[in-house]
Parts: sequence; C-alpha cells; structure tokens
Amino acid sequence: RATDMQARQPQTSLPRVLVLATGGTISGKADTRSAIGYDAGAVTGEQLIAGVPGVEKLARLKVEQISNIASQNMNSQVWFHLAERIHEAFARNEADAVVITHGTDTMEETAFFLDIVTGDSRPVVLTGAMRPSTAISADGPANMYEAVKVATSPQARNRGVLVVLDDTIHAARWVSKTHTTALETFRSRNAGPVGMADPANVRFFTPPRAEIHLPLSQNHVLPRVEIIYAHADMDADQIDEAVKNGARGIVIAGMGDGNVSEEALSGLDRAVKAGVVVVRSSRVGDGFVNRNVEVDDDRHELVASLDLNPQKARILLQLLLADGRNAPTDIQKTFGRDY
Ligand SMILES: NC(=O)CC[C@H](N)C(=O)O
Repeated sequence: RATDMQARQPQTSLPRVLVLATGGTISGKADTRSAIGYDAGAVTGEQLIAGVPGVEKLARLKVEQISNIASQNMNSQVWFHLAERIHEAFARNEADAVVITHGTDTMEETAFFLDIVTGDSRPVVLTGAMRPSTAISADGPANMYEAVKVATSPQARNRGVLVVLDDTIHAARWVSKTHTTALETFRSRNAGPVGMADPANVRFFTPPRAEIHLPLSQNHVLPRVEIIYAHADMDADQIDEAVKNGARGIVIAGMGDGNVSEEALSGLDRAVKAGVVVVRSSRVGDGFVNRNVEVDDDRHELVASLDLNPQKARILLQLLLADGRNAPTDIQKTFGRDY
C-alpha cells in the first residue's frame, strides 16, 4: 500500500524550482519576414515548460512571467524585479533553486548583476536558446532541461549565478556571448567553463566558492555609467560629452590592454577631476587589463577592470556607486573580487 501511494505521488519529494521567464529566443516564434526571422518573446514561460519532455520528473516547477522581452531591451527595472523575487522566494523557502529564461544578447549582464546582489547558497541558473522554439533543431528544450538538471544538482550550491546552454555550465563572472548566431556562442573567457551537463549527468570541474555580494540599492536606481568604445584616431569628445550628460562613471572599452589615445586620456583626466570614476576595460575580449602597464593608473587615478569586460565592469561600477562607494582605490579592490 505504501508503494502504491508513492507510485501515485511520485513528485512530492522532488526539488522545487521556481522558473522566472523574461523572454528571448527561447520564447521566440518564427515569423514570415525571412528564413531566419523570428520574434523573441512570443511564447510564455508556461508554454515553454510544456515543450520540455521529462522535465517534470526532475523537479516541481512553478513558472512566473517576469517580462517577455528580447534581451536587447533588458533593463535595470527587470533586474531589480528578478533580484527581489529571488530574495523573497528563498527567504520564504518557496523554492530550492531558481531557473531564469532569458535572451542571449544580454544574458551575461543579467547573470553578473544577479551574481553580485544574490547572497544565497541555493542555485540560480540562467538559460536561453539560439534558435526559436519553432525552428528545426531548436535548442531551447534541451537547454531548459539541462538548466533544471543543474539547478537541482546538490553540487550546484555555493557557486553564485550560473549560465547553462549547449551542455556547458558557466559562472556569471566569466561567461560572454562570443558568436552572433552559433549554438556554441557562450564562452567563459580566461577561465573556461565550471562544468558540463548532459541529460543524464552534471559535472563540475571547479570547487564551490565563498559567497560575496553587494546590497541592492533601496530606491532601485542605478547611477549613469557610460561605456565608450576606443579606436584609432580617437579624440575626447565622447568622454567630455558623457561628463556633461551627468555620467557618474565611465567605462572605456580600450584598445589592447585597455589603452586610449593621448587626447582621450586627457579627457579621462578631466572626467576624474570632475568626480567621475573611470574604469579601463578592453574591447579585445580575452585577457586581463592590468594596472600601471602602459597607462599610469596610480597617477591618473583610474581603475583597471582586470578580467571584467566593459558591460560587466559597468554593472559592478553602477552597484558600487549606488552603494556610495566612489574612491578609485576601493573600487579597484572590488574589481579584484574583494567586496
Ligand atoms: N538568441 C537570443 O536569445 C537572441 C534574441 C534576442 N536578441 C534576445 O537576446 O533576446
């Protein structure tokens, strides 16, 4: 009789996963514009789950639609909404893990934002797709299945926010979209992935890490931080303009090891004098931006982004400024992960 009961209620011991759907190609439908045209965010989270066979055997899923947008429209309002919902769900013990479906364009930014502000050992996993749900060989269902598989793995705890696509598990800090259309677009630059997943197994290559996080600003406003892309023949106009427009921070997507022209560097000096925090990152993609190599960061009072690409450096700087921290030496330490 006990066996009978268990057979009829097999799922009650399964972990509880809260799915927060935000949109993106994983929720996309083909349109008639062209062979590869589609509208991101046309399918709801509920419909998306219904198209993933077997996922109900991994977890008890509860789906909430946070937004339904292509992630080029992702914004800080949705970030705060996601962060607060995650805090609440864990604080009330509503879920053992969270899976977020998201467009791939800015997935690394949302993952990194949540990584900085979420201080919980329970897994938070982002996933998405490169092909819409109606395409031949859509990758969304497999990615969703593996994301839930990773989220419910006991080994996924204490790893910060993870990104799972194409059988690969990435940490939010390192992951970046590196190809416009390929399925294997996500790479963990410098570090490599933290693990691999397939429908049967989850394997991590790295040990869990200590939790570090910054508070979420109460008023839900992030200060203005501009990214300025450096190039040959660069003057300081965009930098001066950013300061005029009220930027509190500037991230330079510098050439090579985070370099800018002499003229641009003079513009950065003016920005720093005006109280703007300037971070040197790189447009290159791989490698670290080191302090005091070709640019004397100490003299110019600049921050080197180390491994953070411009879009992630921007988010960390915004959260620090929102927390009232604006001394370059202090900010430099946080970029080295010493929050
Ligand atoms: N593959 C994708 O998810 C890209 C679709 C869309 N640009 C987005 O980021 O939401």
